[in-house]
Amino acid sequence: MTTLSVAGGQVLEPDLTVTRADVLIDQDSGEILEIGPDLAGDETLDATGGLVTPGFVNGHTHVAMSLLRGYADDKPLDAWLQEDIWPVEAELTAETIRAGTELGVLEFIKSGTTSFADMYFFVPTIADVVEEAGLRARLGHGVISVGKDEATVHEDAREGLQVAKELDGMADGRIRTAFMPHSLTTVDGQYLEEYVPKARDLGVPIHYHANETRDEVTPIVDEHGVRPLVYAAEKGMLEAGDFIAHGVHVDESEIGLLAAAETSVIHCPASNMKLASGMAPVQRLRDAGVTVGLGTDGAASNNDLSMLDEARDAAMLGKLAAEDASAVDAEAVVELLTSASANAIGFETGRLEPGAPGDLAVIDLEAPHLTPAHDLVSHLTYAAAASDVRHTVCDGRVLMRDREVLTLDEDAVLERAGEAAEALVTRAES
Ligand SMILES: CSC[C@H]1O[C@@H](n2cnc3c(O)ncnc32)[C@H](O)[C@@H]1O
Ligand SMILES: [Zn+2]
Repeated sequence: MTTLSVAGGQVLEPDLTVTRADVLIDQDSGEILEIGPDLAGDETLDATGGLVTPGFVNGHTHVAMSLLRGYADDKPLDAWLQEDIWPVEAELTAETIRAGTELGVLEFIKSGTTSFADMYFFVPTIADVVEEAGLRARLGHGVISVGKDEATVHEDAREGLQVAKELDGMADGRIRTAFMPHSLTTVDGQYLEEYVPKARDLGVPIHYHANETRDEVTPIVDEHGVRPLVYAAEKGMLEAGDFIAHGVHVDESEIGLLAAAETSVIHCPASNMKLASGMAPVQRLRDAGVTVGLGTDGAASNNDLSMLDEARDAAMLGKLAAEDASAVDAEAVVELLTSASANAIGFETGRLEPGAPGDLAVIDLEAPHLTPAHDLVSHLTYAAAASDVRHTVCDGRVLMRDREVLTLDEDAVLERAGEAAEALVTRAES
């Protein structure tokens, strides 16, 4: 057995207390063996002066959209997708996706994110990059029917199933999959009825955008006479282990449905603010027993992939939505950032304890904006930044040591991403 000791730091325990301890990880199984004083390993990662936290879990993103960061800002969702994003995405190639995914996962590693859920295109390419970079991910092919003929939609949905079946368990089990229809308004009901049961046969969860904007709720109510999540339940898309992105415009009955079904919500506060989609009722969802995770959404609607930024946004927006300064407090946000997000996307990560996956980040506390250290949970939520992450470890493997990313060539990734983004936009605009 080869072991890694993350030594000398303060460890964030699952009950959110902080203890001075080392973390010993079995690098063969990737699991945490022990947390306690003076644990020597074959390899040591110096965490002195740092907070050892579970690796952050980004519950909803489109990682390759990193190439569209800053391409189209300051528009609402529908106009943004239809006028800017979808025309460019029509020009994506596997090579573009590789460059965008490398850029996105580089940002993840540098900001302490070790696992994520992703809905996009060219998923086998995304999976290859995730495997090489050493991260953990739940991946799915985004299925859309609007604007497509019937044969093309069937092809798209079959690709969704194929990806869910064939990539599940890749990268020594670090890659899991889901069936991912884009949303309740962009995939016609007939396709949901045909393909959701097939996804159930594969045993994978269903993930989709839901109740993101008011404009997404109204057509479902008008056309089907029920709230979107009632419609989702009718289509078999509201079951334990499923997770929706956004859940901004949910009423009390839908919150009850989510809780009863054990379907989780991934809150994406930055995207919701930037697209002016609305304020998700995070405190009410949590009070009702719904598991709420946290996600960045894509970099084109954020415009970064830092989960620490997202944490601060979640706290601020959660208070504003509830008109209550005690709502979505620091402890709640750290859960969203770690264990709750992991639970939502069906991973065992997000907690540091023996037997859990060895996924962690070390946050450097020796900085003016993190001084004094009255409360490290408060610091994680309100004050820490991506640039404070010193080391990142996933599955017991060191992905970043002293801010040097070991699994990707940072300069080459940046160069390829710049070139790919420029070529993509040129293709789309010519
Ligand atoms: C079919 S793959 C995923 C699809 O979703 C688009 N997208 C990015 N951000 C959002 C969002 O906030 N709501 C809905 N759809 C979004 C992305 O551009 C891809 O086309
Ligand atoms: Zn999204």
